[in-house]
Amino acid sequence: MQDIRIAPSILSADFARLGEEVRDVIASGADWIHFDVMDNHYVPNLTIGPCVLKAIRPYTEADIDVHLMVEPVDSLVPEFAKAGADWITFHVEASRHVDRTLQLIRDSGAKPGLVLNPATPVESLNYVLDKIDMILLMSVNPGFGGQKFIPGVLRKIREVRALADRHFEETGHAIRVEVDGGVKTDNIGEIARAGADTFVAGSAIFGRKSKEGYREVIEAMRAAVKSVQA
Ligand SMILES: O=C(CO)[C@H](O)[C@H](O)COP(=O)(O)O
Ligand SMILES: [Fe+2]
Repeated sequence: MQDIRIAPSILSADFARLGEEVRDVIASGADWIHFDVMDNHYVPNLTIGPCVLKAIRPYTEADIDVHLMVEPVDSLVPEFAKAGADWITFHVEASRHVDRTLQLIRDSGAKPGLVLNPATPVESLNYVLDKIDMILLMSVNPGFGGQKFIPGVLRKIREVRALADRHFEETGHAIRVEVDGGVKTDNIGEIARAGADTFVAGSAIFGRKSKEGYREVIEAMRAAVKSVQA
């Protein structure tokens, strides 16, 4: 298992002060920034694009984890890589040629990840594990922040952790297991126990509306994860 990462989703940040929000949440102890891109086609919501990524990039050296909820995917990959994405993940259902899209992300200079919706089978990962650095398991249906964690996803996290561990033993290639949707201080422990090492949280962190609040939530989340890993 790799070191844990806490990645606040800026979907719930104050968009009028996005650069400061990015700086504040990292200064409050977060590891990464999670950047949700929605196109009103693959998901019924519309958010932010590469020009916003480019604008916030100077505010932090932390990794920016771009979660693409768009269809088609490929034309946007080089745009986001150029704007400063460290990680680019996309949904299996949104690309006609998953292997090609993964390679395109790698060739663009970002780390590739594949996203599975709550009802997407784990078998979708067959034959591409060697091409991905992260598996993102959605624990809500994509499209909106502030939804409730779907408990059935815990079983899937356990399955994917076993898969990633087996892959590591066989090849030495480590793959992160990220969980996104409804992650809070009171459920992050069981999500970690199931095998996640990377945690996205939007409303739980930015809902606190102050640097002190962000720090309290991030510290409580880290402590809850450490307590189950100890
Ligand atoms: O990808 C997403 C929604 O599609 C968001 O990253 C996710 O919902 C985070 O928000 P919250 O922690 O409030 O659930
Ligand atoms: Fe997300």
